[in-house]
Amino acid sequence: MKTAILVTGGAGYVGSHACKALAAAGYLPVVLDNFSTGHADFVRWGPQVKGDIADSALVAETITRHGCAGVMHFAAASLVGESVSNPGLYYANNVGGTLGLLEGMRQAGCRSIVFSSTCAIYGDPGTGPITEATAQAPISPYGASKQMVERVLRDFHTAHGLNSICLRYFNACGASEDAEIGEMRDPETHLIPRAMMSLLGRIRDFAVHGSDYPTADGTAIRDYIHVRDLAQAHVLALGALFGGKKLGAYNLGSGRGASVLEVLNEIERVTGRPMAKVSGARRAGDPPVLVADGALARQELGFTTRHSAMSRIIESSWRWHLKAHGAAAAPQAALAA
Ligand SMILES: O=c1ccn([C@@H]2O[C@H](COP(=O)(O)OP(=O)(O)O[C@H]3O[C@H](CO)[C@H](O)[C@H](O)[C@H]3O)[C@@H](O)[C@H]2O)c(=O)[nH]1
Repeated sequence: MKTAILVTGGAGYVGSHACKALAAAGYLPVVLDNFSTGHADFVRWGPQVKGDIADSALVAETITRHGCAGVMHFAAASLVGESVSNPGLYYANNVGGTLGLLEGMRQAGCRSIVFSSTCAIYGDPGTGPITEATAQAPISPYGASKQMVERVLRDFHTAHGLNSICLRYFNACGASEDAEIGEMRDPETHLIPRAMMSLLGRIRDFAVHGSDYPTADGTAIRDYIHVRDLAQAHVLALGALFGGKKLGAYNLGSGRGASVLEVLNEIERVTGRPMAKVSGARRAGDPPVLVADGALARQELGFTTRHSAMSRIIESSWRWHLKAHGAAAAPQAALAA
């Protein structure tokens, strides 16, 4: 019989890719999702339960019914800008909701969790590669909420013997090779999907957020990691917990920075379509440079990126967007008129 794993937020972007990777590794992913932002048709590799992570009784019952040996926890509100305007939502969902989940795990006797954390816990740490020891100073309620959960997990380890690994993602992007699942949000705020939606005539207001950063071309630099690599890191982290690891926190990035203009140039090359690179104002809360030092995940989890070359990210993402939006697309030129 396959080992069942509870996947909160398994109907979302990273969560659904983790389910696909879990299934490929021989596990049975059991999705718990309230479908506030997730998609029912992204749940393809195991059963789904509709409900909230804050509902400890439901969590305990689901873990017990399916015999879940561990948890991957993705369910969260995850937009930096929205967290600044609506912090209560972020602390309630991300911190309060997680407390409900952990209580349910305790009731059911489940002791292993892989937590979806973020590089936003570091705030604006300067231009060098970010290690796990880099000082944490989140500048958004989103980052602060994730940092708080990391602290909660350490305290639950001390008090209750709960074992956890926190995975601090840099910029998740790309889609499954078969274009089965990919990025689909409403509203969409992320660079690559917005650029592609603009090419497909789905949005009219695409702009480069800031061209006056202290970088070589003036645009912000990020570390883009393919969602398939992220998903694989979760499977490795789960295996480490099952192998006896008790606590850990790892940066997950490609270790390479790309500026907004470099990403847009690659999109033009892959799609063969010119982008209108309109310059806009900086977006509040965006630091100039965020690039991971991935050495610790490599040493301790055996994690290396295999799909995170920018060309592969853009190719897979474009296939997904053509499938998701292409048929209904209006030519960009018509919209510009
Ligand atoms: O239409 C757009 C959208 C984005 N950008 C720029 O592109 C870069 C990447 O932006 P994304 O929105 O794609 O990603 P973020 O770096 O803002 O977000 C990522 O990093 C955050 C922490 O900083 C959180 O972890 C978040 O969940 C994660 O997606 C930024 O410089 C942004 O300003 C544009 O120029 N135009």
